[in-house]
Amino acid sequence: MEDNNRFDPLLLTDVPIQQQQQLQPKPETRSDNTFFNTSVMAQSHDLCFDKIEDVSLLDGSCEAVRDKDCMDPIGNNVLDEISWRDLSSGATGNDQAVVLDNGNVKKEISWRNSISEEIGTEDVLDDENVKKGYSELGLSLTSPDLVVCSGSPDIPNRTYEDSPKLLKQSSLELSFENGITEGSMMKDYNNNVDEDLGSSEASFALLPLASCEIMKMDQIKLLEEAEAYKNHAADMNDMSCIIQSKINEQVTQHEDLKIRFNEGAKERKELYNKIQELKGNIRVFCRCRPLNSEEIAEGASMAFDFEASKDGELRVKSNIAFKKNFKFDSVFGPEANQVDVFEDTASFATSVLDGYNVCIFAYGQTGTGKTFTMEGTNENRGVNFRTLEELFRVINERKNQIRYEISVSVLEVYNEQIRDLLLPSSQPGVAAKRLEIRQVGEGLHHVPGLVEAAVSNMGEVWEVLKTGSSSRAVGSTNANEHSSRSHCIHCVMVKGENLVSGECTRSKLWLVDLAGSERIAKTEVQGERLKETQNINRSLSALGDVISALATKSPHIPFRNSKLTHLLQDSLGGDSKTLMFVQISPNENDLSESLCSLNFASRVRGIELGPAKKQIESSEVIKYKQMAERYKNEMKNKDLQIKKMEDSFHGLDMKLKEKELKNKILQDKVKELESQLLVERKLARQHVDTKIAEQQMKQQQKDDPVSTLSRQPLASKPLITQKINEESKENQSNIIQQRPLVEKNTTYKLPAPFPPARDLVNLDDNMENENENENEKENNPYMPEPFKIPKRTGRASICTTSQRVPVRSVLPRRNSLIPLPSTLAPTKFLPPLPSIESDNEYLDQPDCCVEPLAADSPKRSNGGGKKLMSALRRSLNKKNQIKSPLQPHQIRRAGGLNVAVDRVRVSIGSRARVAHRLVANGRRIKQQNCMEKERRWNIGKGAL
Ligand SMILES: Nc1ncnc2c1ncn2[C@@H]1O[C@H](COP(=O)(O)OP(=O)(O)OP(=O)(O)O)[C@@H](O)[C@H]1O
Repeated sequence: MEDNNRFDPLLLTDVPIQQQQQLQPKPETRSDNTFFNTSVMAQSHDLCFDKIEDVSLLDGSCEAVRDKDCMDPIGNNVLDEISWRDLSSGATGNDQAVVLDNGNVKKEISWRNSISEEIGTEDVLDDENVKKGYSELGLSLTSPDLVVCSGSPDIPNRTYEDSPKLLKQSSLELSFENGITEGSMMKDYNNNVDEDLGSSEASFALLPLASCEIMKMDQIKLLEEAEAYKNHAADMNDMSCIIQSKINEQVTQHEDLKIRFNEGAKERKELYNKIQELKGNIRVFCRCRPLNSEEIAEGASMAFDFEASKDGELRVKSNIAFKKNFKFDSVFGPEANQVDVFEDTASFATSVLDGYNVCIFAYGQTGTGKTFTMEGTNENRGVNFRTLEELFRVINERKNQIRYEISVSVLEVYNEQIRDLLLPSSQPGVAAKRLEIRQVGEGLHHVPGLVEAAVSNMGEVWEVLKTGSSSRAVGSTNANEHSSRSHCIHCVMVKGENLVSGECTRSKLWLVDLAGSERIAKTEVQGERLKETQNINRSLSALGDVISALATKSPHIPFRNSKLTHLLQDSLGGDSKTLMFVQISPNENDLSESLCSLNFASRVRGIELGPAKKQIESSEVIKYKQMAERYKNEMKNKDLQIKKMEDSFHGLDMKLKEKELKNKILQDKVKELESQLLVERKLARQHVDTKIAEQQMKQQQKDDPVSTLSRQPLASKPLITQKINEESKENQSNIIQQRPLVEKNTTYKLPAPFPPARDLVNLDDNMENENENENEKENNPYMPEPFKIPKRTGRASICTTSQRVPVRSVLPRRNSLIPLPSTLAPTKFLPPLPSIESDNEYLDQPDCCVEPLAADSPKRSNGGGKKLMSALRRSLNKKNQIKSPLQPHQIRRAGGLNVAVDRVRVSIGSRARVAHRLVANGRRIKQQNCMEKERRWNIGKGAL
C-alpha cells in the first residue's frame, strides 16, 4: 500500500488525470501469473511499450524524445533498453525459449533476495558490486517505472549495434531449463560472473538475464502500480470532484459573507449616522498633512501615531510628555488622498439635495492644509469641487423625479467685512461693495445684493470657483507662503421640485475655508498682516465662544459677535448638518497648536443640537407665499398711491390757505362795498322820500291849496331831519359793525325751516319791509304803522306791479331831505348767481336786505323809480356775487375734503395720520371761524 501511495512525479505532476487513466494497464493482464509465458512477455512488453508510448505521447513521440533528449543519460538508457527489448524478442523468434515456470520464477526471486548473503565473498559480488550491478541494471525499487525507463548513468555508452551481442547473451540465459538447480544455477552463474567479471563485456552479458528478472519484477510492480494508479486516479477524481465542490461551496459562502459584511457595514454606518443626527449632526473629521520638504530636511519627527490609530482614534506619540488620545468620526493620516477624504464627505452632498442645510468647514493652524482640503489643486481637487460634482451626479440620477436649480455665491470675510468675490470690482486693490447680513425669516439669514451665479454643469462650477479663488485675499507669512488672510465662503443654493408630489425644497450648502489661526509671536507678522491676523484670531475666538455656548446649552449664543459666526448662525444653530475638518500638522514642533485645534474640535464634536430640519416647502406653503408676495406688491402700490395723495393733499392745503387769504381780502372789500352800498341806499332812500314828499306836496297843493298854505312847511322841521340824519349815520356805522362776515354764513343756521324756493322772494320782501318799517320807526317815532303786504306765493319781483300792490290810504311821510347825488357811481357787477344757495345766503343776512318799495309809491309807475330799483337790485346782486364766489367753493371744498377724508379712511385703514391731519385742518378752519365769529361778536357788543 505504501508503494501505491507513491506517485511518479512525472505522471502525477505533469500528466493530466485523463492521460494517467489511459496509462493504466488493462486488468486482464494480471490474471496470468506466468511471467515467461509468451503472452505474458508480450503483455509485459506491450505494457512497457504502452507506457513508453504514453511517455512518448507526453513528450510528443519516442523519436522526438530521442532527438530532443539525446544528451539525457536517463532518456538514452530508456530508449536503449526499449530498443534492446524489441530486438531480443524479435531475435529469439521463438516464444517457447523464454518460457519459465512459476517455480523458477520463485527461485529466481528467492535467489535475488538471497544473493547478497550467498555471494558473501569479496571476490564474488560484494555489496558495492551488487549495488553497482543493481544500479547498472537500473534497479530501483523506489521508482519502479524508472527501472524500465532508466539505466545507470554509469553504464558506458552503448549503441544499438551492441544489441545482438546482448541478445545472444540473453538467449543463453533464457535457455535454462526448469530442472536447473539453485546451486548449479548459482555455480554457472558464478562461473559466468567470474568469466565475465574481468571484462566489461561480461557485465553486459549478465544484463539480459537480469533484465528479464527485473522486467518480471517490474511487470508485477507495474501491474500493481498501474492498478494502484487506476484506483488512485479514481480516488483522485472523486477527491478532486469533492474538493471542487467544496471550493465552490466555499466561494459561494465567501461571496455571501462578503455581501453580508458589506450590508452590515452599511447598516452600521447608517445607524451611526442616525445616532449622530440624533445627537446633533455635527461631525468632525481630522486630517493631518504630510511633513513638507523643509520639515524633512530639518529632521522633524511625527507627533502622532497613525499606524496605531484606528477607527477614528488619533494617538499622540508616547515619547512626548503630553499623552492623549482623541476620538473623531474619521481620521485621515498623511498618506490619505483627496479621494479618500471625499469618500466620507459625499453623503453630505446628498443631504443637501434631500433638502437639508449643510455646512462643511475646515479649521486649523495656518499652513496645515485647510485650503488644500477645501479647494485643492488642479491635480488634486478638493471638497468644494468634488461636492458640487457629486451634486450634479445625483441630480442627473434623479432627473426624472426631481428638478433642481443650483446657484453659487462666493464671498469672503476680510478684516470683519463681507466682500463678494464674484463681483468684477472685487479684484485686489479695488474697493469692493460692502455687504451686510440680514435676517429674512426665523433662523434664516441672508446677504442681500450677493451675486448668485446659476450653474448647470461642472464646467460652469469650475469657472465660478476659479473666479472666487483668484479674488481671495492671500498673503505670504512665515508659516505659509500662500496663506489665506480671510475666511472664504462658498454658498450653494439648491432649489428642488419633486415632479411627482410637488414638494419643494430650498436648501443651502456652505463650504467654508477658514483663515488659519496663528501665534503672532511665532509668525512675527507686522503691519497689515498683523491687523489681518488679529481679525482672524478675533473671529476664530468668537467661533470658539459660540461653540462653548452651544456645548453648555447656554440660553444666549453670541452669534453676532463676529461676521463669521453671524453668517454661520443657521449652520451651527441646529437646523443643519455640519462637518468640520480639523487640520493638524504632523510636526512635533507644532504640537501645542495642534493640540489646541484638537481640543477645540473635540468640543465641537461634543455639541448636541438635535436632528437637522428638512427645508420643505409644500405646495400649500408655496401658494400662501405667492399670495403674501402678491399682497405685498399691492401694499406697495397702495403706499405709492397714498404718498401721491398725500402730496396732492399737501398741494390742496397750500391752495386752500392761499384761497383763504384771498377770501379774507375779498371779505374786506365786500365790507367796504357794503358800507358803501348802505350809504348809497340811505341816500337813495332819502332822495326817493324827498321826491315822494315833493310829489305829495304838489298833490296836496293841487287838491287843497288852502290847507296847504296853513300847513307847516316841511322845511320848518329841520331839526328833526338833522336828527334823523345823525341817527341814520350812527345806525349805519352800527350796522356795519354788527354785520357778520360773509363766511360766517357757512355756519350760520336758519332760525326756521328753510322755505320753499318760490317763497323766498316774498319772504325777502316781507322781511325787507319789516326792517324798513322798523328803521323808519326808529328814525321817525311819529310815523304811522306801515301797511303790511300779505304773504303771497309764486314768483315775486322786487319791482312790484301796481295791480299786485294795494293802494294805501295813508302814505308814510319821509323826512329825508338830503339830496341825491346826481348819478350813482357806476359799478361793474357780475351776472347774478341763479342758485338757491345764493338766495339762502342772502336771506341769512338780515342786514343786507333790500328795502322794499312802498306799495303805493308813485315811483312804481314812473321810469325813474324803476331805474332806481334796478340800480338797487344790481347793487344787491353785486353784493351777493362778491360774497358768494368763495362760499360755494368753500362749501364744496369742505365737502370735498370730507369725502376725501372718508376715502382715505376707507382706502388706507390704518394710515389714519393723513386723515387725522385733514380732520385737524378742518377743525382748525372751523375753530378759526368760530374765533372770528366770537371776535366780531365781541366787537359788535362793544360797539353797541
Ligand atoms: N494632505 C496634503 N497633502 C499634500 N500637501 C499638502 C496637504 N495638506 C497641505 N499640503 C500642502 O501644505 C501647504 C499648506 O497648505 P494650505 O495652504 O492648504 O494650508 P492652510 O491651512 O490653508 O494655510 P492658511 O491657513 O495659511 O491658508 C500647501 O503647499 C499644500 O499643498
